Amino acid sequence: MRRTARILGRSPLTALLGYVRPHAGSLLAGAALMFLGGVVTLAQPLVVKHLLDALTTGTPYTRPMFLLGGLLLVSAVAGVCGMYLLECTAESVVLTVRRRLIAQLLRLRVRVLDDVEPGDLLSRVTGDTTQLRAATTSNVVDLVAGSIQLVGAVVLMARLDGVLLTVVVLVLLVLGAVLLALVPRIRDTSLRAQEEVGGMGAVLERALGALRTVKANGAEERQVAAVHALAGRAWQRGRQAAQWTSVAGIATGLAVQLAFLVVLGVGGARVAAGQLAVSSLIAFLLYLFYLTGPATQVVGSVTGLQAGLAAARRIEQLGQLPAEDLTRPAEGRAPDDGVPASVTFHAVSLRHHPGGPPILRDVDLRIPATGLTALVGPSGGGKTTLLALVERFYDPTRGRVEIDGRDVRDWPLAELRARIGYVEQDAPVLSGTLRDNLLLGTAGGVPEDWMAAVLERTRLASLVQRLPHGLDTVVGHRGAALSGGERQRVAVARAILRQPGLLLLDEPTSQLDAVNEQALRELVTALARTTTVLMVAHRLSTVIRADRIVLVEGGRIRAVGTHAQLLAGDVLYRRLATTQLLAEPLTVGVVDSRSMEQI
Ligand SMILES: Nc1ncnc2c1ncn2[C@@H]1O[C@H](COP(=O)(O)OP(=O)(O)OP(=O)(O)O)[C@@H](O)[C@H]1O
Repeated sequence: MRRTARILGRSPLTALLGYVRPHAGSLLAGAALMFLGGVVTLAQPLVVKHLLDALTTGTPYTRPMFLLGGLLLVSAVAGVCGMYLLECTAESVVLTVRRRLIAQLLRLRVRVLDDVEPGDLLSRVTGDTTQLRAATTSNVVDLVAGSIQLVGAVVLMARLDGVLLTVVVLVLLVLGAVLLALVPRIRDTSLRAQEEVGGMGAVLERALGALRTVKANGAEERQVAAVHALAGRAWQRGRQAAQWTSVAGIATGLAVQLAFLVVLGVGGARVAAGQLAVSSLIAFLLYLFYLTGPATQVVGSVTGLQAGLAAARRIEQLGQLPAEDLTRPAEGRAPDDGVPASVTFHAVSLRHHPGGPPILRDVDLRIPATGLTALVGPSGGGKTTLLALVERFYDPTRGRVEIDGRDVRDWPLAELRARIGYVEQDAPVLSGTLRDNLLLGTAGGVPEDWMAAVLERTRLASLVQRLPHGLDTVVGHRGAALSGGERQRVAVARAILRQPGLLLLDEPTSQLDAVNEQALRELVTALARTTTVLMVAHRLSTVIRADRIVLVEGGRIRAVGTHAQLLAGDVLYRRLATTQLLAEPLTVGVVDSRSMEQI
């Protein structure tokens, strides 16, 4: 993603402003309070000067004293309220951006997700959005308020003594030049640091996803080393960013100290020469002291904004990735829901990447409505890819796929997918309860008797009885409470509950024992009387009963026919059927029933 993604739309700065716009009201209110606090603080040295003059001349001093107390109170209250409003606004900005990104993530095209690391995408939603917190609120407000206070202090200092002011302005100009040189460095290192964190998240996510494989292979050390290396690189980048940020911070501190010393020296000389009153010098020094806050604020916000801009750049990159249009049809339920669908592949070819190997080549295939079609063939032949084209996870490079005579690209995507029940190879279970998982594809729920019938037919009823809270048992992160075979049956039940016109099953029996496999086979055979079923299959028992068998080899359709026809007419099919490639399920044993050749 780092290499491939381009910034197509807004610049990071425009993006930052865009994130803030919906929250402009509360941001302005917070800023106004902070500003009020700052202005009141600025007035304090003048009141102190009056107080000192009153004390030295013996005139009444209670008024300036109360005024000073009032100013302190107002600045404190305004500061606290302003800060609270800004923090709340910051959280709202982060929430809005996160929601937008999450919606975008789950709508991304499958092809995009083939090319980018999910861990990196996650770090953009979690880490990078957090960076926006300060950048879109306190940094902006600090920059504006700090600058106004700086200018205000300079104007008030000018009223006190022009010579001393010249000294201060010269020092501030040097500081500004230093900062101008540092800002691009801070921005670049911040971006790289955030990219490294994204890369680290990606590797870690992969390792955690395959934790059992990692452990079984004793590869913990190697994986830890790999993630450590990436964490080290992130640290290195972070350290570089911190280095430039601290240089900016130190430069600010030094500049203010320097100005303080010079003002003290020059001011002292001017007092001795009778050109300046002591109270004016003290007020001037107080302004200089108060200047430290705004100056640090401005520098801190400029450096903080760089991290925010880097985060905005990464967030915008994600926002630019192609997503699917999942607008639902107005009536919600397509009128032909449940009606069996026909599927046709017309001269379909597919390459995943330009110049890459062809995955499918000139596939012509017509699958009529209703009936069971089995896709068989050697591993890597393109069977799963054929199903993926029907679901429009990918579009063909050439040719077209039609459902009921209509190009799948012409269907509204949500309507197309509502017609289809799909069981993928890994049969994943999402977090939530078993009921949530079963009803994933049926937004309005299903009648209880239909649910009970499907549970019975997929042999899940006994599982539901065993679970402590029945259907409402939380099946946990990645369905850890369910076995592989149970997950597969949940996936099949989920697809059937939708009453689809077309059922796509990708090896739905690979993890089932003989009893469950037979039950599912009978269920599929029964469903195929009223639904079109397209099933990737490896077991002879399933294939034998199919209405038609499609033999896929090397991205082409090698032959189509019944078991008897293919057995008689195709040498590869005969070999598949007579060797272990199409094997009967094992009742006992830990080895997957697919043959070694296939694995
Ligand atoms: N996203 C992808 N990018 C590039 N190549 C891919 C991608 N997905 C699959 N392939 C390649 O496409 C070919 C066909 O894969 P596919 O999964 O369709 O085969 P299959 O016949 O279903 O195999 P199996 O029986 O092992 O599941 C394989 O060579 C695979 O490496």
